[in-house]
Amino acid sequence: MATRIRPSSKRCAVIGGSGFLGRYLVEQLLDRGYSVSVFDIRQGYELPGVTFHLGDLCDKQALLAALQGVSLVFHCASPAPSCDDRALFHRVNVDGTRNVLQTCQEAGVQKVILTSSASVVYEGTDIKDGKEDLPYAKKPIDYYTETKIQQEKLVLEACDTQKGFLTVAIRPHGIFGPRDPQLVPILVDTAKRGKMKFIIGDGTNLVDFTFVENVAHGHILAAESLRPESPICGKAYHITNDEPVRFWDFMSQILVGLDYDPPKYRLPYRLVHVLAMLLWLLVLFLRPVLQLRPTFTPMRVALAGTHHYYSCTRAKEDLGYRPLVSLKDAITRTVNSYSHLRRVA
Ligand SMILES: NC(=O)C1=CN([C@@H]2O[C@H](COP(=O)(O)OP(=O)(O)OC[C@H]3O[C@@H](n4cnc5c(N)ncnc54)[C@H](OP(=O)(O)O)[C@@H]3O)[C@@H](O)[C@H]2O)C=CC1
Ligand SMILES: CC(C)CCC[C@@H](C)[C@H]1CC[C@H]2C3=C(CC[C@]12C)[C@@]1(C)CCC(=O)[C@@H](C)[C@@H]1CC3
Repeated sequence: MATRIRPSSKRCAVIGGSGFLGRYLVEQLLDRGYSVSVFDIRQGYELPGVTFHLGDLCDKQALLAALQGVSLVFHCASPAPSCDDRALFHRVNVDGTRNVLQTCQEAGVQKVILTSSASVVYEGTDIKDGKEDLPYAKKPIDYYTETKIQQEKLVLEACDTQKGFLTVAIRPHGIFGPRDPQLVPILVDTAKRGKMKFIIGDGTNLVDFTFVENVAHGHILAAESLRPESPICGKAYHITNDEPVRFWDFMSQILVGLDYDPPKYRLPYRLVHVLAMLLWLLVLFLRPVLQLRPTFTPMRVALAGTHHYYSCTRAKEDLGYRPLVSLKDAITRTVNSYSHLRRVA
């Protein structure tokens, strides 16, 4: 049997560390003097001081090898929300997370920080200044959210102060920033296809968009506050920019910053939502003969036309969290980093 290496408090692993958020976490951890291993299905980059272990988080042996000597684990791996593959979400986010927890316990890991999502309480209707004690969504908006709920429950229920196995969940919302493969590229692509002309609703719905460096910072504060006697054990924390913004103003600022026209024609929310539902029913009806994946879905309409912003008071009080980068600076830095996506005249 292999001998277990004694965990050191400054040795950590980032599962999903090749991804968008994961890489920012790795960079901030290195700056704070941690030694970092990344476990991921792919190697996204090279950085001095980072060891990569490639494998699937559902594979116990591969994960066990990567966790030797590690006392702290950040788990931020997930299939992309857009992939729409129920079986994959369940395998990775639910069964895979169960494997992460068991393997961490076997390897002697003491702390696990999960990247959950604020969407675990969102059902497609308004959430204003939502606190962490809102109930989990009974009707999650998609498979991604359904499995993020199960994942978060597994991780928080595994917290056991007697055994010295401590867990906490961070719930970010609308992560954005340089190197994001989703938000800005999807938005620009939608604008290029001429589909960003309409504002759904009256354009006043507020939403949280959170700069990726603030999200990484929140994770590290949680890790450093997590001790057997601390009140944060087994709890969830919203991490946002603490500056809810009008959804359509945020989208317009990014678009205008990259020389695209902002959406300007208003459509009534209820009408658009009903149309999206009808289209969705048609897609379901045709599914046996025709596989369609429309851009225009009830879930997207809800995201674009409802309030969904969250209180991060609990993170401020328990973790001492404050956003490091303001929304204004975050948008400027993000827009500047995507000069390659700028509209060509
Ligand atoms: N982006 C956002 O706005 C929000 C994200 N979150 C959560 O934050 C976390 C990080 O998101 P983000 O950085 O955007 O996502 P990314 O897709 O950029 O990063 C996730 C990483 O995990 C990897 N991965 C996927 N499946 C496995 C697996 N089975 N085993 C090992 N590695 C795997 C991915 O590889 P590959 O790319 O090849 O799939 C990728 O490198 C996720 O848990 C997400 O649910 C929460 C709220 C908002
Ligand atoms: C998936 C990512 C983490 C975040 C993607 C963010 C945005 C790019 C999307 C969020 C809501 C989306 C949306 C549309 C485009 C892409 C988003 C802005 C539409 C405007 C596309 C055209 C339609 O049919 C509308 C109903 C969509 C409304 C929501």
